[in-house]
Order: sequence, then C-alpha cells, then structure tokens
Amino acid sequence: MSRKNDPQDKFHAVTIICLILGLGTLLPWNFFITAIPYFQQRLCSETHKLSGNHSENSELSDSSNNGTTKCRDDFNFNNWMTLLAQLPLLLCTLLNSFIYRWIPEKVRIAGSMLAILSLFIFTAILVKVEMDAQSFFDLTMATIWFINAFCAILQGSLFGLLTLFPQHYSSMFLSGQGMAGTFAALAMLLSMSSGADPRTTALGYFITPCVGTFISITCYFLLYHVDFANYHFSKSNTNSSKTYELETKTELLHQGEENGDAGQKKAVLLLKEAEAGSVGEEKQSVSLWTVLKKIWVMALTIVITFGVTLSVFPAITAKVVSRYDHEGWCKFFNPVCCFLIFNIMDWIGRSITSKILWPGPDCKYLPLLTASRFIFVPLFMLCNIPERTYLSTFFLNDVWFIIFMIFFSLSNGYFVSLPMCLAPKKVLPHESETTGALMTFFLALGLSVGAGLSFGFKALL
Ligand SMILES: O=c1[nH]cnc2c1ncn2[C@@H]1O[C@H](CO)[C@@H](O)[C@H]1O
Repeated sequence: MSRKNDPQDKFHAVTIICLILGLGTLLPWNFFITAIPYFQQRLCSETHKLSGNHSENSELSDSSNNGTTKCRDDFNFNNWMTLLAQLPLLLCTLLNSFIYRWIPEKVRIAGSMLAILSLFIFTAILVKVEMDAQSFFDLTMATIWFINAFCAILQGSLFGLLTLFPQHYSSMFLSGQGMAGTFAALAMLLSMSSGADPRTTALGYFITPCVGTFISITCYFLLYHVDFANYHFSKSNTNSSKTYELETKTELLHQGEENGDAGQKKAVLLLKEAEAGSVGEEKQSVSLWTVLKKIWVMALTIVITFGVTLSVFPAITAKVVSRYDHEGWCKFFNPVCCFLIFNIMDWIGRSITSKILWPGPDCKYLPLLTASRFIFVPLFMLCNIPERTYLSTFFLNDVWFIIFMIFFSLSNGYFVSLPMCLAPKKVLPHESETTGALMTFFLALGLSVGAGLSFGFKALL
C-alpha cells in the first residue's frame, strides 16, 4: 500500500526494469525452442554426412520443407530439449529456496545472468563449429541444462525480490516473461528474412539474446540507483518493527473495506491472526503448510495449466507443417503460426489479468476450468504432422492450427498469470514471500510435468 510520503516510481523506471528483467529470465527457453528448425537441420545434415549419403537406415533428405528438414527425428530433439530445460528449472528452484540464506541475492542474480550470457555466447560460437551429430546433440543438451539451471536461480531470486514491491510490479515481470517469446520469434523471422546462409542466420539469431541478457544485467544494477526501489528494499529490512505491524494492520483493514462486509469479517480474523503471530516475536515465522493450505487452488491451477501447455508446446506443435506448397509460406509457417502467435497471444492473456481477475480468489473451480484446456492436446495431435505412426491427420487446413493456437496461448497466458496474481491476495502480508517461492516451485513443477507428458503424446502420434 503506498502512502503520501512514499517515493514515486519516477518515469516508470522500476516498471520498465521489471519488464526487462522478466524478459531476461525467459530468453534462454524461448531462444532455444524457437531455434528448433536450426537444431534439427544441423542434427540431420551432420548425421547425413557421417552415415554416408542416402543411407536407407536414417531416411535422410536435405530437401527443405517448412524451414525444417525432412528427416527422421532420431534424437527426439524437441522432447529432450523440453525436459532438459524444465527439470533443472524444477531442481534449481528447489535449490534456490535453500541457498538463498547463504548466498547473497546480488551474487545469485548477477552471477546467474553472467552465466546465462556466457552460455549464449558459447551457443553462438558453436554455430560456426563443425562436429558430428551426437557430439552436437550432447553439447546442446548440456548447454540447455545449465542455462536453465541458472535461469531457475535467477527467476526464483527475482520473484523473491519482487515481493518487496507492490503487486503491479510482479504483473509487469510476468508480462516481460510473456514478451520474451515474441522477442525470440521476431529475432528468428528477421534473421530468416535476411537472406543469409543458414549458419550466418543462426549466428545473428543467437547474438540477439546475448545483447538482451547484457541489457538485463545493466537494468538489474540500475535498480539499486532508483529511490523508489531502495525505499522498498529498506522497508523489508524493518519488517519486524512496529512500523510494519501498524502498516500490516491498516492494510488489512483497508482490504476489508475494499471487499465489503464479508471482506471486513475476514480482515478482522486476519488481523487477530496477525496479532497472535506477532506477540513476543522479533520476526514472524511462516509455516509452509499454513500457506499451502491457503493457496492450494492457485498452486493446482498453475500446475495443470503448464502441464497441459508443455505437453504439446513445442514438442508437438513445432512438428505441424503447412498443407500448401508455397515456398515462402512453408518456410515461415511454423515460426509465425506456432511461435509468434503463441507468444503474442500468451502475452495478451497475461496482460488481461491487470484489468480482470475473474474468477476471484475464492473460486474453487479454477483447476477444473483450466483442465478443460486438455482438449487442445488431441486437437494439435490431429493437425498436419507428416511424421506419424498411429494417428492420421484430421485438421489438414492451416486455419485450424492457427485457430487452436490462438485459443491455446491466450488461455495459457491468462491461467498462468491469474493464480500468480491471486495467490498473494489469499495470504497475510508477511506470508507473501513464502507464497512467491511456493508458487514459483509449482510453476516449475507444472512445466516439468508437461515436459514429461510430451514424450507420451509424441509416442502416440
Ligand atoms: O521458467 C519459466 N518460467 C515461467 N514460465 C515459463 C518458463 N519456461 C517456460 N515458461 C512458459 O511456458 C510457456 C511455453 O513457452 C510460456 O507461457 C512460457 O512463458
């Protein structure tokens, strides 16, 4: 809650920094998934060279279709990439909840950003280095693992830091995360339309996130020179003081006023709880279990939303091709209709929550509502995927894929942002940091569950 004498966010500097930091955290994931055609083409052509041209066994062909090469996906690249990006995210999010006590936040945040920058530079260099397919696959997977591990530390630490600011700043951070994918898709389209050879195109593409990560690092350090940010950092250091207690109480009562009669009763209860908790204690202790009981609906919602999304995106959706033969359209079909549309609509979905928070924090049916998105799984599996064994194509026309993608991504953005915004409303102010950490863990859990499921759905194709 802001008071009259609080410093103001001049020129929206902190808002812009939060947006850029959000964007910075998701550059690794988005730049790797959007570059799937580059990786696949490289794995195919390297295998091609090694196994001798036209070997029947590997069914390879360098002829380009849809910007991807027609060759058997022996490496199961999309699935492994999704899993090896999301597993370290889950593990390191957990790790971060322990190490945050011992490693200062500045070291964790700046250190992970520098590590991410170095790994992006390594990936850019790798574009120009020739090697056999297996080594390229192994090196790429190791890069994906480490870059996402650092990304998890960065994300967890930033989410923790953001809980010190009013809620608007967390929404901005989430919006920034949503923008990272659009940034990657646009970088891909720009480098593809440059007309350069595929390797130079890929090099230009991978240099973009190096610049993006560098800008994020600069923004993070700038944050400590903004009065508004410093005011909120210092406020958190006096959390246990009387000032905080008074503020908490006024905030709770204000919350009651805003929410009407029922809200007022709840506020009084919360106030009592807060008073009971603070008697004789220097710092109010927070029980994970108590917080979990209050936010489990939101936690389940985010697990289901990401579980459904990652089970098909990008592992299955990146395999959908256009039914038309037009060379230009085929080349740009997947970058535009899969990645660009997904990311723009995902971002719009996330942004809607800054205006509408429906259904509210007390709705118990939110997980069921988001589970209905499961319908998209068979819909995408029945789109035009040439490489399949059991199913046949039902939705051949490109328009079907575009329509499914619009609704799939819009609902993803909305149902990701909604529980993240509602969860802090269900807890006491001193529990909000724990809530942020728990929700980040469930977010990563959902992503890993989805990545695991993607292997099953790919096998059913
Ligand atoms: O680390 C992460 N944190 C938050 N969201 C993520 C992360 N990785 C992927 N996504 C989300 O997964 C969807 C598909 O790309 C997008 O909504 C993206 O923001």
